[in-house]
Amino acid sequence: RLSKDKVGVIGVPSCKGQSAGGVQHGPKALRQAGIIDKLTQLGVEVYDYGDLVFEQFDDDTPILGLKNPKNIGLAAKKISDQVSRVIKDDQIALTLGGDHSLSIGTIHGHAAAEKNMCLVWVDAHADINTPLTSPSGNVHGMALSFLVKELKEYIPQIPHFEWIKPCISAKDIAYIGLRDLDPGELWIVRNMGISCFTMHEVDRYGIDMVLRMSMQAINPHGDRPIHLSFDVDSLDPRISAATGTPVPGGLSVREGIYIAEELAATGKLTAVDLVEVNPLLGTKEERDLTVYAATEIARACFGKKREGNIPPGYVLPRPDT
Ligand SMILES: N[C@@H](CSCCS(N)(=O)=O)C(=O)O
Ligand SMILES: [Mn+2]
Ligand SMILES: [Mn+2]
Ligand SMILES: [Mn+2]
Repeated sequence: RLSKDKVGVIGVPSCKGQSAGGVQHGPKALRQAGIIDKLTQLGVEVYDYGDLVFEQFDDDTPILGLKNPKNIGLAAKKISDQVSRVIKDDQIALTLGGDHSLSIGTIHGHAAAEKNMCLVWVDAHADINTPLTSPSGNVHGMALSFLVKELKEYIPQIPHFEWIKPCISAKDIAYIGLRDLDPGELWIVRNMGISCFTMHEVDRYGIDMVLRMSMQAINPHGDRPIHLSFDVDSLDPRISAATGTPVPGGLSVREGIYIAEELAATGKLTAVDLVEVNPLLGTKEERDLTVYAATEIARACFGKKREGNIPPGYVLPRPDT
């Protein structure tokens, strides 16, 4: 069956959560690859909200090493409000990034609209450094630390971040595809009880079992709205090289699509982030392949199946008698 979903597409040209120029052009690259039409062709009712516009603040000195606190803190608030509005309008929120710091806003906004939501974070990285454990000060590697309730006592006061209310518990998160964690992140994952399926587990159990264990852990009764935060650097750099922090040994495009197909099949997918596409990195071929993989993941999230799709009302034609 084709999708009857309503999807609200939000472009978030964010880049200040990391240092490689170009990731702010991710939304444009995905649009130019026809992501909107590809969803419409699936029977999805697409509402395109365009790209959010962020006021640029140059007076933005690092706090405790955390870079661009004002720009990111204010942007995240706009993102949170927009995602909340889209979900309250009964649309699935598809956010096109932009760097992964945008997920501070998307998850905060999702939780404001659906307090019982759970999170599948597909990434080479855990993105859960606190400002005190981050080796880089890049907020795209800290996004989750501001949102996880159990981390509240480990997070220092950051100007422009005061509005962020921790809104998800460690037990409501499942990681898939991790293969590059910092010590502080591993300590948090291990000691706070976050379900974590690294590439080691993907190799050991296979992607289907990893998904089943993830759902068993965070959505055992299949009744919780699901947030999928998909960082394209979760995929192997051979198919997703146009991204800021590539790490060898990643998910195949088949495994990425399988995750999306299975989450789509739950009927509970309520928010999707598609982040870290940087069209200025890599060769033209690498960029085109990265964008293609990202759009295929998006199509699978909204009903595209590898077995094919039958349009509503389809009747097998008979010869004229
Ligand atoms: N763990 C490192 C790299 S984080 C990579 C962030 S992302 N969003 O996965 O590209 C750090 O904190 O700087
Ligand atoms: Mn990553
Ligand atoms: Mn990430
Ligand atoms: Mn990255």
